[in-house]
Amino acid sequence: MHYAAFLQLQGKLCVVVGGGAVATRKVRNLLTSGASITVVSPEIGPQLQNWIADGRVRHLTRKYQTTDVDGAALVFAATNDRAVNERIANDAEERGIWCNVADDATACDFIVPAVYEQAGIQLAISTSGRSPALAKQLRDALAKDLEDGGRRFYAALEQLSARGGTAQ
Ligand SMILES: C[C@@]1(CC(=O)O)c2cc3[nH]c(cc4nc(cc5[nH]c(cc(n2)[C@H]1CCC(=O)O)[C@@](C)(CC(=O)O)[C@@H]5CCC(=O)O)C(CC(=O)O)=C4CCC(=O)O)c(CCC(=O)O)c3CC(=O)O
Ligand SMILES: NC(=O)C1=CN([C@@H]2O[C@H](COP(=O)(O)OP(=O)(O)OC[C@H]3O[C@@H](n4cnc5c(N)ncnc54)[C@H](O)[C@@H]3O)[C@@H](O)[C@H]2O)C=CC1
Repeated sequence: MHYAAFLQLQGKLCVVVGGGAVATRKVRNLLTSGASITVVSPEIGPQLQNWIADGRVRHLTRKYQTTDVDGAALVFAATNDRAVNERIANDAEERGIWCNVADDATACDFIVPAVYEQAGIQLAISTSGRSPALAKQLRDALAKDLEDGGRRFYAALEQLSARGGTAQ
């Protein structure tokens, strides 16, 4: 099993290589962490373009170069080119930097779980890379349970106060 932890990334450099759907999802998860985010990709999707225009993400409009990982706390290899992703992972390893490799679970130093956040509480689900789609389904099911449970909790509170009781 992987070791579960939550990372403090405030002000730390996170380099995401690639500009497609997967890179966009990794950047979305990073935005609320306060990390300093750099995307390296010749082409990027519309959502990434918005974040770059808003100054929330820095963009290097070109193919990956080895020096792009210098100084990074975390690296995400999320291109659609297997050889490039492998090279990024090797470059990161040589520098002692943790790398997430989108197309090779076994090459990841860390993996991204399926996350649900509500009111500053985070729920993170991982299958240790065995089935990301299952992690996503389980997160969605638990999120619904939590929301239903929350509604049940508030309904019970309302009933109690209507009866003049005290909620514990
Ligand atoms: C190891 C890991 C590394 C990492 O990316 O961190 C990884 C690896 C791979 N994913 C692949 C495929 C898909 N991944 C998703 C979705 C998500 N993948 C995520 C995490 C992880 N994916 C890490 C393990 C997490 C764990 O412990 O379970 C989630 C949870 C978090 C996130 O990415 O934010 C996010 C859902 C969250 C959300 O939606 O919020 C979907 C479904 C979809 O896109 O709707 C598909 C297509 C369906 C399928 O094939 O299952 C492939 C094959 C690629 C290929 O075919 O080439 C690999 C490579 C391999 O398995 O080797
Ligand atoms: N880990 C995960 O959650 C998932 C991983 N995948 C894998 O992730 C990879 C990426 O998927 P998508 O984002 O859907 O692909 P995509 O085809 O939408 O985007 C690929 C991006 O990589 C960029 N790119 C290509 N070569 C590059 C280089 N040398 N330097 C910098 N950028 C480069 C392209 O400009 C493009 O923006 C695929 O290989 C797929 O196998 C797919 C689904 C989920």
